[in-house]
Amino acid sequence: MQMNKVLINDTTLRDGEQAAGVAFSVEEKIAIAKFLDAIGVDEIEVGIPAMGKAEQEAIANIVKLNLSANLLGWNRAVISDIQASIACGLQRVHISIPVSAIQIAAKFHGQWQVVLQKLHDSISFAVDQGLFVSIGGEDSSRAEESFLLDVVLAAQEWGASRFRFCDTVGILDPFTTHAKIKQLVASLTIPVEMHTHNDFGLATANALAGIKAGALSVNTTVNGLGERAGNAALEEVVMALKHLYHHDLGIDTRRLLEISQLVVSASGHPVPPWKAIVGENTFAHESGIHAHGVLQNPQTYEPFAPEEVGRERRLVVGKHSGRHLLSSILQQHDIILNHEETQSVLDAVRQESVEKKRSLTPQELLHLVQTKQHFRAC
Ligand SMILES: CC(=O)SCCNC(=O)CCNC(=O)[C@H](O)C(C)(C)COP(=O)(O)OP(=O)(O)OC[C@H]1O[C@@H](n2cnc3c(N)ncnc32)[C@H](O)[C@@H]1OP(=O)(O)O
Ligand SMILES: O=C(O)CCC(=O)C(=O)O
Repeated sequence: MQMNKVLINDTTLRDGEQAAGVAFSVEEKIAIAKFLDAIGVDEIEVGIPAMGKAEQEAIANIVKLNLSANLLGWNRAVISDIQASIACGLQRVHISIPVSAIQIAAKFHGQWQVVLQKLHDSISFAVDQGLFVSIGGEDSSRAEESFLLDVVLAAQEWGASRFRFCDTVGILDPFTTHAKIKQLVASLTIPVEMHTHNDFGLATANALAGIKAGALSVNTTVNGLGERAGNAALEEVVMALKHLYHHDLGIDTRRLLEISQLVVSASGHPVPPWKAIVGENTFAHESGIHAHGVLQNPQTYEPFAPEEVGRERRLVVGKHSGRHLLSSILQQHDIILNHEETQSVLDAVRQESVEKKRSLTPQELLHLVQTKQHFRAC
């Protein structure tokens, strides 16, 4: 199936920063925006102008950079929020409104007419100001489907240019996502955007399911940073679209590791070694059978080449390693062992890895071989 061009609307600077304990400085926000733009991200949700002066200063400074990416400010359905976005120089606003019964009950005493009125007034105000208006259905995944459709059709009628479907608490699976988005896309003339959360580890899968069902843009965050368990990760969505759906978004993927590290440093939150695409272990091979395969042909245990995302392959010796890897590493140091010696070193590697609770550095391995040879000589 031919896929329409999908746009990335990255929200590291908005939902990413909403991760508990994360607070970017103005300089960090600017650096992240510049980097996202430099690697070819289409649109950046730069923040929430209603938050106050510092946020407005950061956003206004990003606007002044004249980046190629479109810039979007996040707003409640509140006119003063939109005025704050305008004051920052933004020409695109996102207006969010809760659409599920549970949210409307908690925030608007169940008065859905009030919700619709606020949405109407804020869209009309923004459209009158000549702004591009995206609207977001907060908690769309738990909304009653016919109510959700009524709200979005009304928003479309009032001048909204895009609808963001939010799986706010991450409760969808890819099959349900596909069904819901397919129906929505068929009922609307404006494009649908995916916003997925990772509470059950399905954010990227659900984003892809939405795209497959016809959504034309997707919210991502670098490293999947975001509220609670986070959002669909930029690096995962981009690489999955490229390799699983053969849909190249034109993003410079060789810099994905660099931007991941920038966000690690700005957020103060490291990614685990096994983090898809950018984690330290994504191209590290220790196990005997894997390393043997990789030494013959890296594609045996790698879905794509590490250089494609700015990483390098690592072969490390540890508890699970086998003879082929060990011999290959030692050969690089002009050490050739016979079968019996290799097995004896392997046994020692296993023991030392368990004691150290990690793989061994090349120096530790060489030291271990030297010690063994010394004992043999004695
Ligand atoms: C799912 C999401 O990620 S939504 C985005 C969440 N992000 C954030 O909350 C981060 C930024 N937020 C903020 O800085 C502040 O919450 C502000 C500036 C927006 C508002 O601050 P405060 O005035 O102190 O209000 P507070 O945050 O306690 O409560 C939220 C208010 O917004 C209202 N509200 C919530 N969502 C919406 C909405 N989409 N449209 C209109 N009003 C809304 C609530 O009903 C509540 O109104 P009330 O003060 O009249 O009772
Ligand atoms: O943009 C919106 O409408 C809400 C976005 C959001 O962060 C969410 O619903 O999780």
